[in-house]
Amino acid sequence: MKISETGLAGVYLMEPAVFEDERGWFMESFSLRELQKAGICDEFVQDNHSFSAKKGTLRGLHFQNPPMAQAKLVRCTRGAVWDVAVDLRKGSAGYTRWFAAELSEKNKLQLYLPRGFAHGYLTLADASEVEYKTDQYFSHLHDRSVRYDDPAIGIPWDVSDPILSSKDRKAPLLKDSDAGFVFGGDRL
Ligand SMILES: Cc1cn([C@H]2C[C@H](O)[C@@H](COP(=O)(O)OP(=O)(O)O[C@H]3O[C@@H](C)C(=O)[C@@H](O)[C@H]3O)O2)c(=O)[nH]c1=O
Repeated sequence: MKISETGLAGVYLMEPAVFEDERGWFMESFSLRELQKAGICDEFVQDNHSFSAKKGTLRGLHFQNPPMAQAKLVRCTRGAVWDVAVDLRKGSAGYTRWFAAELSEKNKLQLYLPRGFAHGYLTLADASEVEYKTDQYFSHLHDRSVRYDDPAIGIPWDVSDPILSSKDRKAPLLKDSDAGFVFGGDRL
């Protein structure tokens, strides 16, 4: 597993070693030991799996507020997505900055987002599936969205009229949200 820093501190891109032979291929999709070598010590407690039927489906930007914040380790197991992490930790040098990468069935890349980041993705193909680990359980009470097209964040999504959930269509701008992350504060 090759773990690379991104332009956003704390966000990592992972490239698993893929072993191909006449039968197909093999890879370690998760190794606690490899993550720990890179200083990622979260204890993942939940695996999520979502399917989007259509290209142009946009899920995000999502996070859970403290004390139920979540780190995520995301991969695309079918099709392709443009996956985005946004730093929402007030006081962070990277506040409102984002990093994006294409994750696909083909490239097998994974994106790691620590607590304090929002997450979203746009499907680049019909029938795309995303699987991700989280280090905190789902909490409806702490679940939040902010506008995917918030100009204060300025993500250049390559879509004009995305397919959105009703929750994401009604999401507030960051300035109107109660996002509660503070950089260097108590554990999120
Ligand atoms: C996220 C989640 C949702 N649900 C339920 C709530 C709801 O009824 C249904 C669909 O939820 P959503 O519409 O929020 O699903 P979705 O829009 O796919 O939400 C996800 O988006 C990506 C970008 C993330 O980063 C995730 O953390 C999560 O927020 O599933 C759970 O039971 N457990 C969970 O962990």
